[in-house]
Amino acid sequence: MPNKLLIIDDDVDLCHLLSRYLFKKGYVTETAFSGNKGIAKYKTGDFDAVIADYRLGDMDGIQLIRELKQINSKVAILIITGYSDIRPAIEVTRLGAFDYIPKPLVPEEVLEILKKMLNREYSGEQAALPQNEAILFEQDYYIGTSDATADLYQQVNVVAPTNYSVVLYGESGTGKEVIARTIHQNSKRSKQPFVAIDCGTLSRELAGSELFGHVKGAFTGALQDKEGHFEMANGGTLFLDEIANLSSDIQAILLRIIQERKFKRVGGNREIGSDVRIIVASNENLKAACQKGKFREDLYHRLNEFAIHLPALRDRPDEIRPLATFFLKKCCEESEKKINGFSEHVFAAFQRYDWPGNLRELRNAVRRAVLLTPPGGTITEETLLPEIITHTPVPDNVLTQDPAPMASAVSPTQDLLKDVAGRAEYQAIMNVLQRVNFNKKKAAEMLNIDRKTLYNKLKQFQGVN
Ligand SMILES: Nc1ncnc2c1ncn2[C@@H]1O[C@H](COP(=O)(O)OP(=O)(O)OP(=O)(O)O)[C@@H](O)[C@H]1O
Repeated sequence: MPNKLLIIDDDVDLCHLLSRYLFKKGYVTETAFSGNKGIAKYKTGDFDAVIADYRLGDMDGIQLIRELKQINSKVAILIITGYSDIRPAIEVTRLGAFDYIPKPLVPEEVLEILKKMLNREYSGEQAALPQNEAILFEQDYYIGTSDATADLYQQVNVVAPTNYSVVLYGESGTGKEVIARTIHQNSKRSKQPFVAIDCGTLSRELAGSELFGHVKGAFTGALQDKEGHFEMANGGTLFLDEIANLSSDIQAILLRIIQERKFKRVGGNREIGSDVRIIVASNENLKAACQKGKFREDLYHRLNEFAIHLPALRDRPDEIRPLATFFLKKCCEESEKKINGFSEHVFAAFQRYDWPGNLRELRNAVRRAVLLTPPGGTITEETLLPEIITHTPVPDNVLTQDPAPMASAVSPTQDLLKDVAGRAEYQAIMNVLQRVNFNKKKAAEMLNIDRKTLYNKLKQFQGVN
């Protein structure tokens, strides 16, 4: 049976183009041109996945994900974003979107991510790794050599063999789930399941049933008994991502389970024993959440037997290059394509950029660059998103600078204007280049400039940044 997809985009042309492309690739597609129409359609059809634009006329991607999750907590969603929406897009992966794809769209990229999403039988949470996948585990992730990483893995090695609960702190995409899996793999529980659930995507009504299961008839729609994540993880490790999002009643049940090592399914009377190691992650400080009354202090102390802070990618700049090379190798294997490596300009841009989406964003940037680079070629700046190329780091001294000399200096303002104009020009050139698949001759024709001018402008821009 072909997979059935719902494409939601208020850009009718793009919706049709994508629909036709995916239809040719063997999918059944339906389209909707607004968020509300998409939601209505989703209710009536049995869709395997949704591809939606982040900006819809009547709502944004965050609202769309929330509403689709209310209908089906396991909905598989891929979000398309404009480049200025990358930061909110990073947010949507935390809310439960499988991934985001930046515009301009590269159809092969959509197809590749879509296949991954469907192959994984995406279920709104990460299922336990199959046993044979566990053997590949070591090669699947990069273990760095910087001081920050050495320190991180030293902590992992210390805590993994124990039964301690662990709190992982770190920005989105820093690898909290990867570290949770690593702890599990290196514990006595490694042959038992690792079950991950993102508490940020659980609706208030369904959280209890998802975590603890329910019995038939417990509430409207509970048509049969259902196992919750605690039962699935029995004997193994349960990873609760974005723990601070759990409501106070669920926090109270969680505390009781940790204390008594047993629980009941929603609506059930039978007590079920629970032998689960709990690892949680949060990108807000749980102690501060306790002080704000958002998180139970007694639960915090139970969970906080060991805390690990994952550094942001921008704080370990010496690992950007080896990580990019690691992702390049992985992407080439996946797409069965040979690429020679990165140009030094690309590494320089990677080094300047601040990577708000951390490792996930770097992996996505490399994957896109691989798709846009011809086989046997070298990855150049033209394959990067403008945001990465144009990013100008804020100098450390800006905030501490004396305001008087700042105000009286003329050149910073002039430079800024020059930069804005330069960026707009560069953006226009990039858009055309992408449209013509980086054929510079055609791009120059479309821009009505000669080829030499185009080369000079690209070079000049590289110099400015
Ligand atoms: N050490 C690593 N080597 C290679 N890839 C990694 C590593 N750590 C993380 N990644 C990749 O980065 C992406 C984000 O990782 P992960 O989901 O663990 O981050 P996270 O901090 O849990 O993110 P979020 O807070 O958004 O849930 C994943 O695609 C993962 O495969």
